[in-house]
This record gives sequence, structure tokens and C-alpha cells, in this order.
Amino acid sequence: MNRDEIVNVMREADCLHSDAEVSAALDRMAAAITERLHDKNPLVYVVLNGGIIAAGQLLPRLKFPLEVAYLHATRYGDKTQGGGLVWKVKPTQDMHERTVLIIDDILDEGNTLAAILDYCREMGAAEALTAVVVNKLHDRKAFPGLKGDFVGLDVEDRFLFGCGMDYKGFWRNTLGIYAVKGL
Ligand SMILES: O=P(O)(O)OC[C@H]1O[C@H](OP(=O)(O)OP(=O)(O)O)[C@H](O)[C@@H]1O
Ligand SMILES: Nc1nc2[nH]cnc2c(=O)[nH]1
Repeated sequence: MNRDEIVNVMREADCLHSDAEVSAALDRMAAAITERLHDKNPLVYVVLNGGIIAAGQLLPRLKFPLEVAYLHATRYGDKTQGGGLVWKVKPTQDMHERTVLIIDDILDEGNTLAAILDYCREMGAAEALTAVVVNKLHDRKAFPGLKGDFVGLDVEDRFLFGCGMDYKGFWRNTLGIYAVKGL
């Protein structure tokens, strides 16, 4: 790890959405999730690592009974382009006949969430929905029309970090959303 590089990336980054804007988006998401799921006793899966901030911010805004669990699936590593999805931890709870909500930081190409949704449906979930803070705007989605069910903000097609998204493993720990200079 080159600490100067990590510090400079933040210093030079463009802030695309401030803490306050992300917080307002999370409020809107929580209201929409509550309206849809308040009486469903959902099983909520956090997608590690990126979903950690989204979940930490969103879950306390949901004032109804739910269960929380985690899974770990990754396809970017330290790179700015995704590869094949690697399951590090598969879901362990029985999701048969359950309403499942998947929380992640970003729907970019959507391969990650599409694979997780397929898995939940194979495991017998009654319905599987997704909540993402960010949807990246471009025409490279895994399939046409792929969308999150609950989306905070649409963001331009740049390499992002913050709010759970990392730059070489760092800077997940902000609420605001940043784009790397030149990417
Ligand atoms: O829509 P996609 O193009 O599939 O990309 C979205 C995924 O990429 C990031 O995870 P990453 O693979 O970087 O793993 P991490 O969360 O552990 O950093 C992010 O947290 C999403 O899970
Ligand atoms: N850090 C980060 N991870 C991602 N995973 C998919 N898209 C992105 C992105 O723009 N930034």
C-alpha cells in the first residue's frame, strides 16, 4: 500500500454526492422499503464488503421486524474492471418461502446482484429484492432493463469510491460518494 497515493486520491477526487445528499437518499430508500416490506418479516442480506456502510446506515432507518445476515461475493478485487464472481461466503440461512432483501453499495454492470438474486431464487426465496445506494448510468448492464428495486442515487459512469466502495481497499469509510480523478 502506498499511503501517499491513497491520500492523494481523496485529495484530488471529485465529490459527486455529499454526506447530506447520501443521507437524504437513504431516507428516501428507507421510506420505500418500509412501505413495501414492513409486514413481510424479511431476511436482509448485506453483501460484503461493499454493502457494509449502506447496511449500517439503512438498517436503523427500518423500524419493523427483520433478520440480518451477510454474504460475501466479489468480482473486482483491487481492480477497476470486474471479472468472474467469486463467492467467499454463501448465504447460510434457510430462505425458503422468505422475502429476501439484498443490500449493496452499487449496481454497476449488475453481474454481482444478478448472480445473488439467481442464488436466492434457487434456494426457494418467495421473492428477492435489491437495495443499492448507487446505480451507475451506462449501457453495459448484465442484461437490458436490469435495475435495483430500491435505488438511492443514479451516478455517472466513472470509477467511484466512498460509501462502501473502495479505492485499492481504502476509503470505504465515507458517507459521501467520490470519483477518482481521470477515471
Ligand atoms: O454491478 P457489478 O458490476 O457486478 O459491481 C458491483 C459490485 O462490485 C463491488 O464489489 P467488489 O467486487 O468490488 O467486492 P467488494 O465489495 O468486496 O469490494 C460492489 O460492492 C458490488 O458488490
Ligand atoms: N470501488 C468501486 N467498486 C465498484 N464495483 C463496481 N463498480 C465500482 C466502482 O465504481 N467503484
